[in-house]
Amino acid sequence: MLEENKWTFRRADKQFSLEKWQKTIDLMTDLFSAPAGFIVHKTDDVYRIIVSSEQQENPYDAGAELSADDNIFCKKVLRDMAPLYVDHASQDSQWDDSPLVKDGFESYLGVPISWPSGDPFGTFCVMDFKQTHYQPSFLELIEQLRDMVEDDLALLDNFTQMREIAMLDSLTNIYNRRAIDLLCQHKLNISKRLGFDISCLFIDINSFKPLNDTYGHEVGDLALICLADTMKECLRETDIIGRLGGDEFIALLQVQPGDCIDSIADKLNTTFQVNLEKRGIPVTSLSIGSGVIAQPKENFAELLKRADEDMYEKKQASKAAR
Ligand SMILES: Nc1nc2c(ncn2[C@@H]2O[C@H](COP(=O)(O)OP(=O)(O)OP(=O)(O)O)[C@@H](O)[C@H]2O)c(=O)[nH]1
Repeated sequence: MLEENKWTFRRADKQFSLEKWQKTIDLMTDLFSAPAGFIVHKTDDVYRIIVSSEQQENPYDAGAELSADDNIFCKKVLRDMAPLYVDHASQDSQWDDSPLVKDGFESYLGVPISWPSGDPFGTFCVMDFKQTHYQPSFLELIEQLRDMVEDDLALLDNFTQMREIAMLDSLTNIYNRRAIDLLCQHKLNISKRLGFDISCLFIDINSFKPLNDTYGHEVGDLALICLADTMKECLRETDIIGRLGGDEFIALLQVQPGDCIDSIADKLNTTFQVNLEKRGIPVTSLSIGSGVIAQPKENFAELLKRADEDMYEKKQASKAAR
């Protein structure tokens, strides 16, 4: 049985299929004539079964969790990062308080699964309600199957890294234009469904060209990085922040009751100037335009255009005032 809901690996990634892992576990339990086999993922405080073999006698479904405080076989495998074979657990006093032994399991053969970095991912294991007498070749077999799972993890790791690289602006490490278009439209769709308000801030650095021309491109780059960091500092994790290109940035805010967009914009502007000064970069200000999603049918491109126009008006007004 697969754990479809909570598991962080989404089959939408297409590169990776939990069904393949399910087939591997089912095949392994068949070959071992065992009633239960698992792929277990270790998180901070629990051991979570992410794939569980499909025999009726198997008491644990995918999604079941065992506490990291419990005396369980997988914990020892990951502590030693070595295979473990327990052929007759009730004859070995170290497992007396194990909840698995209390559930009737007598035999365990498991191997550690690692991420490509070498960090522990979890375990690949087969369990039986009776004493077993596995040949050494059984361990070899389970290690071979584990290697297939590790190959998938390496693929997934590469894919995740590549996707992140493709979505991030290489200078500021916030979302790039392509990611912004995708993520913001998605957020608008969700906001319509869940009924929360969205506001878009269009942010442009004032007098950026003179800053570049006077102090050099590297100083300009530092100012861009400083703005990205300021946005991360001032906005919420649920907000989407990105760089559209040049000195133009955007934030898509999930508006909460009591939020005042003008105060958020003022805070961004003030904090940016303070941060520039702290970093020894010549101080300049921001022009920030905004748009609040008005009609349910409006799409992200239209919202962005309104925020851009508002920013342009504010910039012209501030230039006229100087
Ligand atoms: N340092 C640096 N400069 C960049 C980058 N991308 C674009 N620019 C420069 O950013 C400047 C943006 O020009 P403008 O928007 O006209 O600059 P501005 O002086 O802020 O004009 P106003 O918005 O009217 O205040 C141009 O000089 C670009 O060459 C970058 O990645 N790094």
